[in-house]
Amino acid sequence: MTEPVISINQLQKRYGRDTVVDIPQLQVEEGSIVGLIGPNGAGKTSALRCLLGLASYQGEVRVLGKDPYHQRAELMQNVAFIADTAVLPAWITATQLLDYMASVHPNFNRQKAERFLSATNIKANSKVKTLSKGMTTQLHLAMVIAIEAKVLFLDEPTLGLDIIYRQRFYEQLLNDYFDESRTIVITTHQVDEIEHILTQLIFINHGEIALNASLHDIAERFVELDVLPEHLAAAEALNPIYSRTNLGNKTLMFENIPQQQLIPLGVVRTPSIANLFVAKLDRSAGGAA
Ligand SMILES: Nc1ncnc2c1ncn2[C@@H]1O[C@H](COP(=O)(O)OP(=O)(O)OP(=O)(O)O)[C@@H](O)[C@H]1O
Repeated sequence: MTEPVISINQLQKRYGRDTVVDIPQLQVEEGSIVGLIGPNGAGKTSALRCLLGLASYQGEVRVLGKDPYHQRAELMQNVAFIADTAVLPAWITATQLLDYMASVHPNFNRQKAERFLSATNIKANSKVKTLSKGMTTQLHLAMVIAIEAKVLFLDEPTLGLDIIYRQRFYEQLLNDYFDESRTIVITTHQVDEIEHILTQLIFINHGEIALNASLHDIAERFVELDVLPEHLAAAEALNPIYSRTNLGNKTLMFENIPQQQLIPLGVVRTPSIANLFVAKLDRSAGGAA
């Protein structure tokens, strides 16, 4: 088996007395699309900053076999990053930015960036200061996606973008960027948008991992049941991890209960990531069924 693209051993990130990231073990394999999902302040950006070598930390982190903090320059030849607070110089035009990227980044694919930009309203001579917030994000995304990086970190990449562009962004990400030799890590609050592209899901809460599973394992492990009223008592006896009521109907979520056992009790399905998130995180806050 090849070495993991990302490997974490006893990672801790502290600000003063607060430990904002505490991850004993984590591995991400090549070819994964990972969703790093958590509530506000959970530690997602802090964890990404450690992986990118932008922040100091305790413990051992390897990205593409390199120590991000001490080998950052080397690592950045194969890693690209979109920050949620991305800023570009106000005076620069799209063409100047393309020229700049082509001159400084050995793995920059200018044609790819131009193709990406041609699907937007950004003109070659548009200055950043004349672009809307969403257009500025589009410009930034075009530059980053066109870097032929092995690992791409996206921190809330579609913040401020309209619905059509958000969908197009993920489509382009899959078609123009992703292949099995690449790895993507995405943080977002818009989980429904990335659900269909993820291969691995990580929930983070208070800096700790609340769930880390492949999408395949999630489908095996978790089941949601719209329970028939006459079977409610039987279903509740199976210890659901979460329950919610919708227009008087109860939906229960189970972990490690075979679907076959639940089918006679109502309608079963694999939970959405959003519902799983609420179930797992509400549960850790004491709100379980
Ligand atoms: N530079 C800093 N100094 C002190 N505390 C910080 C610093 N950066 C982040 N924190 C704290 O670390 C915790 C995690 O913040 P982080 O930005 O990593 O969360 P997040 O999961 O990315 O949140 P969001 O979804 O709101 O962007 C928060 O409690 C935050 O206040």
